[in-house]
Amino acid sequence: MRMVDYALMFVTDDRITDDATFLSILEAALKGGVTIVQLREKQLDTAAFLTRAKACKSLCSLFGVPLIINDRLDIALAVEADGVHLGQKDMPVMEARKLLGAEKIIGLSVSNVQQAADANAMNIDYIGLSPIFSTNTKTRDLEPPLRIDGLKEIRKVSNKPIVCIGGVDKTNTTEIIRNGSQGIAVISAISKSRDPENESKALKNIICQVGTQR
Ligand SMILES: Cc1ncc(COP(=O)(O)OP(=O)(O)O)c(N)n1
Ligand SMILES: Cc1ncsc1CCOP(=O)(O)O
Ligand SMILES: [Mg+2]
Repeated sequence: MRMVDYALMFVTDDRITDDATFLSILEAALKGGVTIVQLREKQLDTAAFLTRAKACKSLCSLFGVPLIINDRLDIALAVEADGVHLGQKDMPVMEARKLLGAEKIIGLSVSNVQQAADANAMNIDYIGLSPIFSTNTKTRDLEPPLRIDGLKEIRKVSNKPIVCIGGVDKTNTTEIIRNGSQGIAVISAISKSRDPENESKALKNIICQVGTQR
């Protein structure tokens, strides 16, 4: 298993259809210090998804930042991405691990304590705690927010790094990291910001500050 810095995951915004805008936001996030990128496309056909994935892979490689692909193991394999993020109803972890090999990153969404406990025995690299707070970005297949109390419960049972997603921004990052999450995953906080580079820097600073206090 490889060492990965999960502190600040930028999850790309599939609402941004213009490629130039999409890539300029990704570049700004990388300049701002995001530590891992997840390409998440829920609307694109396979050919367009692959084209975006190739562009993301080139840009992330320039910055030495790992790229993982949401849902689509075939796209991850095709572009030699660093791994995948899987939901509870996506390809089972065992099959994904067989296809990806031991060195690739596999993240799994968990939305309750039982799923987090079940994930302990799985060959995964991190769990995505989903959602931590309410969000307008994902509207389908979303469980009620776990909030900080849910994070505390899951931290107690889980032996995996935790990455919290859903409504995460500068106002709630400190309490998430203080309560045992290794990192945060954000869409809107960066992609909707007027200045995605500075927003990424600001989020990273908050995470690093809490880290030094722990
Ligand atoms: C880090 C992280 N955690 C959770 C999710 C949600 O994944 P999933 O439940 O499969 O939902 P979709 O993102 O596929 O709509 C995530 N993407 N990233
Ligand atoms: C993909 C995903 N999975 C759980 S919440 C969410 C959306 C996160 O978006 P935002 O950071 O804008 O709340
Ligand atoms: Mg999914």
